[in-house]
Amino acid sequence: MVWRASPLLMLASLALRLLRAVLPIAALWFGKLIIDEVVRLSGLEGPATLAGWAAAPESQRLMLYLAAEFGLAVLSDLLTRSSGLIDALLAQRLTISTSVRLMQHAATLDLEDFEDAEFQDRLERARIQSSGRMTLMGQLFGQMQDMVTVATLAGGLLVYNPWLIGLLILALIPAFLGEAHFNAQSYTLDFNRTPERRELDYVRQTAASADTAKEVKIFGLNPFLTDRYRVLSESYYRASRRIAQNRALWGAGFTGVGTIGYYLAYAWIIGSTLTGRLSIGDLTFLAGSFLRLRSLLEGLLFSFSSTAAQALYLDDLFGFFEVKPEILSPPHPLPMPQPIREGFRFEDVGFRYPGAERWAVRHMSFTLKAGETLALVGENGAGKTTLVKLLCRLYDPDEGRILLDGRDLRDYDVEALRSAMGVIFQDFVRYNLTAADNIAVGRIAARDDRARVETAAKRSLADRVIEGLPAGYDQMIGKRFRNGVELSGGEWQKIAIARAYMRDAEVLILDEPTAALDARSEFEVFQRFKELSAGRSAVLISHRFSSVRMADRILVLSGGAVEAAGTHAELLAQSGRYAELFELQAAGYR
Ligand SMILES: Nc1ncnc2c1ncn2[C@@H]1O[C@H](COP(=O)(O)OP(=O)(O)OP(=O)(O)O)[C@@H](O)[C@H]1O
Repeated sequence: MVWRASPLLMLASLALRLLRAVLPIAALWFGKLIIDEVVRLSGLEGPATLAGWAAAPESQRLMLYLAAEFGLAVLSDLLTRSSGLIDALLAQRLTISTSVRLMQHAATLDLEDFEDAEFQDRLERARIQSSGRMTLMGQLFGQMQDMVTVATLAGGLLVYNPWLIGLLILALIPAFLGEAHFNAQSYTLDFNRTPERRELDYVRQTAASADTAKEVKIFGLNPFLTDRYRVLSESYYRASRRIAQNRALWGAGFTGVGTIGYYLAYAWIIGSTLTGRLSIGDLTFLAGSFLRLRSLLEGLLFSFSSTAAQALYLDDLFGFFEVKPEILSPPHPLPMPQPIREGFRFEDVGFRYPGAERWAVRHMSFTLKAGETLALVGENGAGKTTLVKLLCRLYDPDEGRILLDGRDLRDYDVEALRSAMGVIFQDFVRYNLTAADNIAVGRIAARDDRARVETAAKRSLADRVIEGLPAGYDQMIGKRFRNGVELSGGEWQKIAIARAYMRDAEVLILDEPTAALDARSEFEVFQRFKELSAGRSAVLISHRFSSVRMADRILVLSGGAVEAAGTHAELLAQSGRYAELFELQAAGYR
């Protein structure tokens, strides 16, 4: 992943770290040489002044050592800064490339996936992973650098006494195992608590966001939400506190063992210097490299276990990338018929939402003929929206089949099928974009075609809304960004309906995006819809019979099946549910 993000930066980072890795031993070695040289020189009968010493030929070697150590110090500073800079850039590139990959992968997945709570948990963990855990890369590279330093320092120690290293490692193993154990515990806690964490985020957002502020204020919901947040977060806090306390307690014990090992070795070094086996320079070199080794190894062992913990989290990211969509195009898809000749046919179609016991649609059979305008009516939950989703292959039926011009919908290319549909759902998205872009999303490739956007706006009556905006088509709408202007519910709907006209759709579908339109607007919108869909298939869903009656044919849905079908007049004559619902509504106006 790092390589894919930026090969050049990655190589630069590794090269710099390799250089940094060998600097400590070089600095220590020159330190030792300087001290031994000073000890040697101070035993000589030399000049009495500093200037004399500086000019004396005996001290030339010392000068050289000093210059080398100074050079090393400057180099080390430069390397640290440039490698910090490169790592920061690389981490940013990695965050960008992972986030892009995450977005691209999410786009391939099924709607069904997004509605699944477990999937949302995983998505949440993957999302955190893509932005918050990029330290992992720095850690891994740091570990490589430290390992090289350890190898060089250990090489130095080995020359003096191999036992010293064994002592050091033995002292650190318990600490390492302890860390690994507590990291695994933290991960398990985080993993198991993902649903709660999502709920926490949800509650916090509901209590403090522009979308909910109105209702939260009116209903006085803040104390309820705050309490809920407190209760949920309290139990998470208690669980993570227990782990943190245990970690601190055991960690202190293990560090004590490490310190004992260190001082045993230190005592040996001092003893050997006193008995003359080691020089004073050796003493500083060994004590320095020992101290350094100890902190390096300690750091390394801890970072190994925390890398392992991070890798556990990374698993979620890769797990997310492994989720595969089920609604796919066949290997050799049929070309989309242009124009559609016969139309769509539902044959005994049954569909159950994932995890649901009840069938949302069952034994549904009907035809949507080419060029026909079909209205769907039925009470709430009758299955109207589900039918539309099945038509666009947002879901595949569990039973029966849907045919387009006599061939199963699954034989066509999904993308081609969807791009032939102009659907506006009742819960269409209110994009915080300009008015023009809010319409252009219907066919984003034609975003720069202002004439097309304006024509679409005229057709849906959105042009009148846009005329009233301070910056017209370039007006930012929605309240999220500066200079944004909020629209009324009906005004938003007119803008959304224009999206359907942006497409060269074979099938136009309005799934009740007109509920907030005033009576005159809805009438006009539907009348235009009918005119503009002439020669194309169209489906409209509305609870207003004044609009529904404009359709060529009406399907009455009930309990996920087609109960009756016919023209407005035919259905009234049957005196069934349609006539009953129509009468109910008509009575309200009398
Ligand atoms: N995403 C979903 N997951 C699970 N069940 C769902 C989902 N969407 C709808 N349902 C269920 O499927 C049934 C049919 O819903 P559908 O949205 O098709 O009804 P509708 O006729 O469009 O209703 P309305 O007039 O209220 O828009 C309902 O009982 C509903 O509870």
